[in-house]
Amino acid sequence: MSDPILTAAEMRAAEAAVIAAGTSVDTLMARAGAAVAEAAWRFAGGCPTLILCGPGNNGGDGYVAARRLRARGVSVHVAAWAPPRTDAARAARAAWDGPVVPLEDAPAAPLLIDALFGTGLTRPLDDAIAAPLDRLAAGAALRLAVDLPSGVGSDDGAVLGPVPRFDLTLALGSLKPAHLLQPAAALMGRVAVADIGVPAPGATMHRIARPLLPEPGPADHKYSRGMVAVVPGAMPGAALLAAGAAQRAGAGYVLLADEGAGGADALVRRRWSPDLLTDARIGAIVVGPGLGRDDDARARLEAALAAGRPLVLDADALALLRDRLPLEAPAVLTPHEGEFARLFGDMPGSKIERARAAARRAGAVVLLKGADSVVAAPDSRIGIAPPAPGWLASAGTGDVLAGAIGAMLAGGLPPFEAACAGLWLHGDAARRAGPALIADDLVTHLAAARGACA
Ligand SMILES: NC(=O)C1=CN([C@@H]2O[C@H](COP(=O)(O)OP(=O)(O)OC[C@H]3O[C@@H](n4cnc5c(N)ncnc54)[C@H](O)[C@@H]3O)[C@@H](O)[C@H]2O)[C@@H](O)CC1
Ligand SMILES: [K+]
Repeated sequence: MSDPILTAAEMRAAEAAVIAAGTSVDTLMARAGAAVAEAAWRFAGGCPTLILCGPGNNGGDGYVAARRLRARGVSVHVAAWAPPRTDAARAARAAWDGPVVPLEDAPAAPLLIDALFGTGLTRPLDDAIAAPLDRLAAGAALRLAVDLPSGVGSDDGAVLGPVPRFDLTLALGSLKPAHLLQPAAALMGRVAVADIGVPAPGATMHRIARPLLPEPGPADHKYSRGMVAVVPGAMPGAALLAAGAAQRAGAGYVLLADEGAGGADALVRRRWSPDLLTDARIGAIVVGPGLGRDDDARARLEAALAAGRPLVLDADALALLRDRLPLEAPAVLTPHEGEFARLFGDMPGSKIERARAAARRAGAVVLLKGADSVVAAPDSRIGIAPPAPGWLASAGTGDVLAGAIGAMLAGGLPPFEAACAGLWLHGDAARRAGPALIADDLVTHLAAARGACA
């Protein structure tokens, strides 16, 4: 885990703590505006710039940036939608001695900096704001958003009306959920975080970073590296993918509880019996990929639940789990949106809030998959994955994820950390596999992804 993610309210509280400790809002705004100017300078090389300023502190950052850029010799125009309404923004406006034109009169420039609204946005943009923003974005060669593109919901990643695409978004102080949640995240271009001296010590949400995983040492043997048991069912290919992924993600011993053919020679295959799962050396059981939903599938799931070992529950297992929550064994559930809705019903709130509520109800870690996968623990911790390649949207990639998480659990990580680590490995393997990947390629590339975690 590395970069904290704060809601708008948490950001305000972090800001208030810094202010209470003696730093003024004006100082924070000066740092934010300087960071915007520096990013614009590096990103656009001092080309003519138009800065759009809103009425709040986001606009205040824009006025500071205008002054800083002009001091570097950049041709800067400023357009405002409304006069500043906070003391700090008023002071920043007063310190800008160039002209300020109304938003609708602004001429386009090669670099557009959007400092209209940040975390204080409370409703969709009026057409009187959205239309000029759209026109000026279309007339620019490069677009930079201050903190957030104006018009996105900071806490839930919603896009409240038409919002142009940006090339760079400079998050101020900390990431906000919208920097990672869709559909907002797709509009932001590259996301960078500016340190403005507002720490977030108690953050419960983080962007998932490359995990640090131990290399096998001289005392290790196949069982100490982690034994994963994969429980197959009606569709053997899915279980094979999960088993292969567990192997390539670094498990020392992978048992596929089925006598059939296929898989690597190193995969141990045994005829299914519930007794297979009582082996005390098993560090994780993966059940669900290709399981089916008939009585036999249900019996296999029950055997897995009864084994008392850490579990990864995916796919068909999730369809059979409704009456079995909360779970007793440590577990990671990996639903996509459809499986999530079937298991937990129609929950209100953002993806983060839904995953959190589901984790509490399940008494287990819930990894809600998608282009913006969210991992939630029952104790409210949240991990959000960095954007993963869209090529992952193909058959079998979820089975690979389940297997990778199984390897992490068997390697000794607790469920939340295992889910985050498995998700990171999965995304990294996808980046390595490249365009038009298939799930089998992911399995192959997991080994290099795992190697990058030492
Ligand atoms: N949190 C921090 O530590 C810091 C925050 N700063 C900046 O301050 C921003 C937050 O400032 P504010 O809380 O003043 O909020 P904003 O500047 O995002 O906007 C709030 C203002 O916009 C109005 N408004 C909201 N939605 C609107 C809509 N759809 N149409 C028209 N008007 C609307 C509100 O009534 C209010 O006047 C951050 O995004 C960041 O850019 C920086 O200045 C410095 C440090
Ligand atoms: K903005």
